[in-house]
Amino acid sequence: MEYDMLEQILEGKEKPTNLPFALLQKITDDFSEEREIGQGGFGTVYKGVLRNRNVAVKRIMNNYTIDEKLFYREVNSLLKVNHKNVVRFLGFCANTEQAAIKIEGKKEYIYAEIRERLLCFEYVSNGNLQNYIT
Ligand SMILES: Nc1ncnc2c1ncn2[C@@H]1O[C@H](COP(=O)(O)OP(=O)(O)OP(=O)(O)O)[C@@H](O)[C@H]1O
Repeated sequence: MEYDMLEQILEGKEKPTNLPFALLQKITDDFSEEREIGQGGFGTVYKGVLRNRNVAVKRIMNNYTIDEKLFYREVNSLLKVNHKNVVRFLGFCANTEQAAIKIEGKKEYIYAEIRERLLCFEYVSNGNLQNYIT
């Protein structure tokens, strides 16, 4: 079952790692509005639903200004952090696809790069989040 890898990380049996884009897409119901739990400076946070637990999926705003160096620097420091007061980092996803786009009246296709950069954390409900910061 594809949820297994994320559940194993949540249970602490596996270390945070790169996660398949398809998995994050599936557990957030394709990043649906109903699953939105917040907006941050760098993107939108969605609730990801596993079999009996939830996770938070942060989708970095999708445009060409995504700073690759900054993203990997953040992933790097998140991978190193392991502190009980910090919301646990579960994994990341860096997915780049080429989309072929047909332009009216032109013979050739043009190719657009679609970059997805995501971070996954353990889900903290509002009540708990309050406890973390007070
Ligand atoms: N792990 C989580 N569990 C549950 N909700 C979360 C979690 N992380 C973020 N959220 C929700 O999403 C909102 C935005 O979070 P996010 O970290 O993106 O924003 P931020 O605190 O403004 O930070 P930044 O400026 O770095 O983007 C939060 O206010 C919270 O409601």
